Amino acid sequence: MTMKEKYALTDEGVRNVRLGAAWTTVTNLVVFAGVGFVFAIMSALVARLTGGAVTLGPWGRLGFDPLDVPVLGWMAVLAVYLVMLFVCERFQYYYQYGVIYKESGRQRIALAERLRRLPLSFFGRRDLADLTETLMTDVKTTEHAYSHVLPELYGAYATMAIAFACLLAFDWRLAVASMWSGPVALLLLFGVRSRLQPLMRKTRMAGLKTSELVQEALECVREVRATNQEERYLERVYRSVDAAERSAIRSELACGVAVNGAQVVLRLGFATTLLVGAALVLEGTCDFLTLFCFLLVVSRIYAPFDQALMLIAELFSARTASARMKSFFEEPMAAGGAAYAPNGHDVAFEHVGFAYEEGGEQVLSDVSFIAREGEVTALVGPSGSGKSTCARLGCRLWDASSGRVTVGGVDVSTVDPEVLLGDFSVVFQDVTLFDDTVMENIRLGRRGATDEEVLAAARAANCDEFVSRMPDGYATMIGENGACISGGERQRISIARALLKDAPIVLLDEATASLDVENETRVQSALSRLLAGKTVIVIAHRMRTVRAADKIVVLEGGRVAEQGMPAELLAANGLFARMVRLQTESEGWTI
Ligand SMILES: Nc1ncnc2c1ncn2[C@@H]1O[C@H](COP(=O)(O)OP(=O)(O)OP(=O)(O)O)[C@@H](O)[C@H]1O
Repeated sequence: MTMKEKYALTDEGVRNVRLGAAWTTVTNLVVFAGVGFVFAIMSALVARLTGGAVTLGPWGRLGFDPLDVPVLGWMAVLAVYLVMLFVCERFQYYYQYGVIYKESGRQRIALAERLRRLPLSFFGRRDLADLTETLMTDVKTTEHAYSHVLPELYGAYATMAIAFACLLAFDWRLAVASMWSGPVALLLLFGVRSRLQPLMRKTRMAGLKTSELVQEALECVREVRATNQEERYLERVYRSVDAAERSAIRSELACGVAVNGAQVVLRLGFATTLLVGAALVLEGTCDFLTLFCFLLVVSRIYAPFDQALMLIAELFSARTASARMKSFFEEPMAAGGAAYAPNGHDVAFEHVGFAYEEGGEQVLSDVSFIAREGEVTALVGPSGSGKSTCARLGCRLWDASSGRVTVGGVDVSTVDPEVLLGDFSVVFQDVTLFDDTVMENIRLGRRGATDEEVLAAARAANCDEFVSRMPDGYATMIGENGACISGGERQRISIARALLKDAPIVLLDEATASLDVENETRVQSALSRLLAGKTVIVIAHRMRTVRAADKIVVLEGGRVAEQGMPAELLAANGLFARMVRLQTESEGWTI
């Protein structure tokens, strides 16, 4: 697998990790060069103090006595060395830490862009907490791995290889005695990886489950309190936290044992250098200063590797995170081209079948009807009969499993969902509001609309009445998902958005359900302005709302039970007539 695939990096990210590793290697080598200076002075000193009994070691072979260099000369060398070290560390820092935030920024944007284009079926399968964790925690985990682990690790590999080659030139026996432990420590760690990764994945999933539970508790706090379920809910959260803690301890212990084991093996290299070196010195085949040089280098060379070993465990867990991120990119996107030239805006369902999950329960079967331009088509039927599902397929929030949905004769599955949605104004049952001002929440209907246009739409949707009671009018922040706004007010904001968009096809899902009678009348008049001349599909339970429709499609169990004009259906005395009768009776009820 390439680095790009393994760590879900972009091309630029791979380039930066490589540069980071290169500068880490150069910095490590410059640091070793410092050890070389110490060795040079020390060896010359020992040679002088022992009256030449101990030779100059490798320097001697080069015929160079470092103590012959004047102090000022050494000071100059030191100054140049410090400048070199500074420059190397600056580049290492830049490529290791500086550019990485751009990479994780790019990743977050790529993920968000992907999410935007994924079909809604994907969101049905993935939990919200799970998606948030990937966008936030997984990106952060990989960000840390890219900055702190990858360049360090690859830099350590390269440094060890270069150092080994240099040491081989000095004395191959001591080189082998000192460097064997690096690859063995690595092999050990990678050998246990297949055991560590499942533990890490389990810990990740346990943590995720806890976040899901906490998020659910926060989202459902009203229901939990209303049903007196706090203790039961907390009990579940505690159990989940305990399980996550146990899993984390197990995984940390396993990692700790593996990493410390590898570090101990790495340090054995120092002992073998000393033992082999002592034997060679006593045997007379190696001089003392060469051994001293090896011991100095070995004491330094393990430092970056030691650090890398500690971080490898993090790399293993980053692989889990990058695999989760990669899974986003492997999801098939909602296909479709930008070319879209419908002939009018009739919305036609042709033998449409649909299930929310592949192989799952069939929610719609052989549904065929046409919602004509300039007419109001009402979808009615018992709860769960598939009315909202039809509306979702109409604007391609989901794709039909069989049959096809067309707009103006164009199969919607061939059109880019964003382009298609440009032709739809949608007012859903559950209105989503953003933590922004009322004005901006309405402007969502049409980006770029002027304040005057927004205000006109708001007035037409009867928003003025409640907005004028707000402290800053249309500039009032409405809190997360409009926490301080009532159901009816939310719907009016949603209708204002639809009015502002003024698209040729309008989908109204229970649009006036949360309104009192007075407001409903006002909103209905606003709606009639919105609906004039458009293709309108209304979903409503209340027969009063649909009495004025041009056509009624009655769904039952995901099939079209009957369709036609209201008067025809009443005369046919079928399901629609029964629903009308039942509602008329219930309207007469008193408590
Ligand atoms: N996102 C979803 N994932 C899986 N099943 C779903 C989903 N949304 C709806 N369903 C199922 O599809 C069926 C039809 O639901 P739909 O919301 O279309 O019915 P409806 O007629 O609009 O109901 P209501 O009048 O109660 O809103 C139901 O059995 C419902 O449980």
